[in-house]
Amino acid sequence: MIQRNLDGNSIIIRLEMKTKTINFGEVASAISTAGGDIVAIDVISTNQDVTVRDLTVAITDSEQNKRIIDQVRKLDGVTIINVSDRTFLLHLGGKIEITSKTPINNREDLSRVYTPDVARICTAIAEEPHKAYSLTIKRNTIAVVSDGSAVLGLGNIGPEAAMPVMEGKAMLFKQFAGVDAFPICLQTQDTEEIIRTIKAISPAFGGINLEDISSPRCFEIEERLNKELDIPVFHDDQHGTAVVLYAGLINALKLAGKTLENSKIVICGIGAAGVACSNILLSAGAKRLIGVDREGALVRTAVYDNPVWQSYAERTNPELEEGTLHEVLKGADVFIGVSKGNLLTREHILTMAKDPIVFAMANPVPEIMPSVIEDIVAVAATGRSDYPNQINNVLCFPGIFRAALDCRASVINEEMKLAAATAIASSISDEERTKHYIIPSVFNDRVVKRIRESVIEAAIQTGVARRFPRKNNETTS
Ligand SMILES: NC(=O)C1=CN([C@@H]2O[C@H](COP(=O)(O)OP(=O)(O)OC[C@H]3O[C@@H](n4cnc5c(N)ncnc54)[C@H](O)[C@@H]3O)[C@@H](O)[C@H]2O)C=CC1
Ligand SMILES: CC(=O)C(=O)O
Ligand SMILES: [Mg+2]
Repeated sequence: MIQRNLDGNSIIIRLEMKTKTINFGEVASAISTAGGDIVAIDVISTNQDVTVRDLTVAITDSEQNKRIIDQVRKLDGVTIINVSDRTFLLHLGGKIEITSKTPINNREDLSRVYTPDVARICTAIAEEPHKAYSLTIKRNTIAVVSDGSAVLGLGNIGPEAAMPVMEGKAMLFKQFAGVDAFPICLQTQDTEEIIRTIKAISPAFGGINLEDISSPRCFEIEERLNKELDIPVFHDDQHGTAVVLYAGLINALKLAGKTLENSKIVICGIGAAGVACSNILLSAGAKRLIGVDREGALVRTAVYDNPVWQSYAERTNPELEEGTLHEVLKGADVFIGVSKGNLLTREHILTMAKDPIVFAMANPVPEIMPSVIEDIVAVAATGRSDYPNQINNVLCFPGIFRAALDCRASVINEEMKLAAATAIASSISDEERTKHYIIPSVFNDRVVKRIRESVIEAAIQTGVARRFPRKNNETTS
């Protein structure tokens, strides 16, 4: 039997019943006794001896699921073949596919899309390489590249296991911004090999979105690729996260009546996301910022093997606070978690300053659940889709790449990131802003448009745009 990790509120049990030993009523009764509610029955196959059925059973939690399976397993003449849930079913065969823009119905079509006519297109591009933008998928296509080394908060789970996240990112690019994205997971975690591989595949793409590559390798990979390629390379976990975090914090501070300059901000997890979130806040004016990792607060009097941490410590923690996360959190106005789930309790949050802001952004399990602290904070946010105030890079990466592709930006620079953050924050008006609404929903279709306009403007102002799109997406060049 394949037993999978179950979530969602219904499961599908595929079972084989020996028809001479047991009847379906006994199975239904066992499920009902265990608290399950059968909402659909499908007969998959049947013969004189056995029947295979799929039973869809509504459940309330994973404990109940276990009880149901245990009850069914006890029945004589029943074998459970598989238990699945809606999430697993949705992933069967992957989540995306390639479709053609034009059908091939006859020999003439065939000659055009393929040989011999396609050769004229190839020759045109060979003579003028920039035509790859107009005559291939390059202008609307990016690669989402991971090495599987820091997948969500799951850690180094490898390239195959990273694929569902990268497919998901590709879906989000398409749905929210019309960008075609290829998930590419590499069988190497060697910095030089990753750089070489991405450079080698780059001709097909108008941009590279690096995803879930662990720190500190991610910093060098992104920096080198941005120098060596003429298309934008953007590490989403760094900059996508930082942009959305800053946008959310602008609104949360307003609500709590605090300022960035005066707030004591503790960031936990000084990896890819933590370093970039810190950088954007420092450049926006934060002064009292303290970074904390596994060993406690980063402080400039210490010596770190990781050069990124050394430089980080030089620029932060002006009062040289030392100690564990729980120690430095005392009196803090803002907590930003981009580390690991379940690091904090309600008691820890009670030691923070009055009206604290808690952004617990580790995925899939946040540093603390908002439900535990709802009544004692000014604002709580997570990276999850199932709570209000989702601070997640999904609000940024579709729109920022839409803009970068449309204006054919050579890079995504700091000005473009700040423009994206301001566009997101200003999507919520003063009247609309509440404790549960500091950041727009990803389903708010004005957000991508606002990001696109602001980011294109910033790209033009900073001289990195190589094309000048009109507002309605047409171009003048
Ligand atoms: N909400 C969002 O949009 C995003 C959330 N994240 C989440 O943030 C977390 C970190 O992601 P990355 O920065 O990409 O990974 P990373 O691997 O680059 O950095 C994680 C850092 O957290 C530190 N850490 C781990 N356990 C810790 C502990 N108990 N106490 C203090 N520090 C600890 C690690 O030492 C490391 O420096 C993940 O859970 C990820 O899902 C990351 C990107 C976006
Ligand atoms: C959201 C995201 O990119 C992450 O958790 O890694
Ligand atoms: Mg990520």
